[in-house]
Amino acid sequence: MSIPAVVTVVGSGTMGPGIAAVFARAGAQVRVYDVVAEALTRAEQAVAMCEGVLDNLGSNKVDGGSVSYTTDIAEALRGTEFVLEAVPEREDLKKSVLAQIEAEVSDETIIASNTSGIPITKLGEALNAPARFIGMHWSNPPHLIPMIEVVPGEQTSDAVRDRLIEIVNAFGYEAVLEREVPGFVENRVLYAIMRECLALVDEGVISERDLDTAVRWGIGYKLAVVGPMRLLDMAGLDIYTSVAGYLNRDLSNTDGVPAFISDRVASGKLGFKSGGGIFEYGEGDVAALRGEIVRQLTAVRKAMPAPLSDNPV
Ligand SMILES: NC(=O)C1=CN([C@@H]2O[C@H](COP(=O)(O)OP(=O)(O)OC[C@H]3O[C@@H](n4cnc5c(N)ncnc54)[C@H](O)[C@@H]3O)[C@@H](O)[C@H]2O)C=CC1
Ligand SMILES: Cc1ncc(C(=O)O)c(C(=O)O)c1O
Repeated sequence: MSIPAVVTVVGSGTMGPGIAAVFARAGAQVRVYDVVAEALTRAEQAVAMCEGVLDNLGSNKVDGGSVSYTTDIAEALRGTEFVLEAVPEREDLKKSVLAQIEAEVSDETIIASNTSGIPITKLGEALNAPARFIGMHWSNPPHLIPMIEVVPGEQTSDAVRDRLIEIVNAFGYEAVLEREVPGFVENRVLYAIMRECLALVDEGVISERDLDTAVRWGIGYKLAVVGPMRLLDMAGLDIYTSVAGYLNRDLSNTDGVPAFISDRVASGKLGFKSGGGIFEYGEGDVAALRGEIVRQLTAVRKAMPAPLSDNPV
C-alpha cells in the first residue's frame, strides 16, 4: 500500500491543513495552494498544531513527508500525483477550480473533491477526463476522524476507486465506499439529526445546552461504539417497530434552512469563526474550546480499537 509521493491540497481553510498534515505524516510531499496568502499563513500554524495532535495520538510517522505553501497554482500542481480540491461548497466555483486543476496536471493524476455532498457526476462535468475524478469526503477535524467516504461518480474508473481506497487505508483510515447520493451518507445522517435537533430547540421543547447534553451522552457516546445497524439488533427490531410506528410520522420533515439558523447567519453570527452563533464566545473562549474538543476527541480515539483493526462490534 503506497501513498502518492506528491500530493496537492487546493483550498486551505477549515479542512485543508489537517488533510495536508495526514498526507505528510504518511510520507507525502504535500503542496498546499490557496488564492489567499493569509490563508496559507494560518495553514502553516494549523499544520504545526495538527502535527502536535498526531504526535500525541501516537500516529505512525513515515520519513520524507513535508508540507509547502504557495499561491502559484502551476507550482502547486507541477508533477503532482494526487490532488484534493477543498474550496468552498459552491458548485460553480468547484467546477471552475477543477477545470483549472485538470489543465495543469498529467493524464495519470487522480483528482478528488472533498465536497460535503455535491454529486460527483455533476462536478465531473467540468473535466475532460472524469474517469480520473472521485469524491473523497473527510470529516472535520480531518486529522482526528479516521474515516473517509469514497464516492465514485458515474464516470469514475474502477482503478481510481480502488487506488483511493488503497491510499486511505495506507494512512490508517477506514474507507467507506458509497454509491453517490446528494450529501453522501455521513451528511444525510448528520443533517437528519440536525433537522430534528433544531426543530426541538426552536419549538421550545428543550434548551440548546440540554439538547447537546442529551445527544452527546444519550446518542453520541453510544454511537461511537455501536453503529445504528448493530444498535437496532441490540435494542430489538420489535421495539423499533413499535416506536417507529407512532414516532416517525411526528418527526420534523421541514425543508429549507430553519429561521433559527438563517436569522443568525443574516446578522453575521456564524459560530466559532465569528465569535458567536448559537452560543456566544468571549475573548479566548473559542481557542480554549477548540483545544478541549481536540483533547477529548484524542482521548476517545485512544480508548477505542484502532481503525482497520479487528473489532467485534
Ligand atoms: N468545514 C467542514 O466541517 C467540512 C467541510 N467540507 C467541505 O470541504 C470543502 C472546504 O471546506 P472548508 O475548508 O470548510 O472551507 P473554507 O471556506 O474554510 O476554506 C476554503 C478555502 O478555499 C480557498 N479558496 C477559495 N477559492 C479558491 C480557489 N479558486 N482556489 C484555491 N483556493 C480557493 C479560500 O481562500 C479558503 O481558504 C467544502 O467543499 C466543504 O463543504 C467537508 C467536510 C467538513
Ligand atoms: C455541520 C457539518 N456540515 C458538514 C460537514 C461535512 O462533513 O461536510 C460536517 C463535518 O463535521 O464534517 C459538519 O459538522
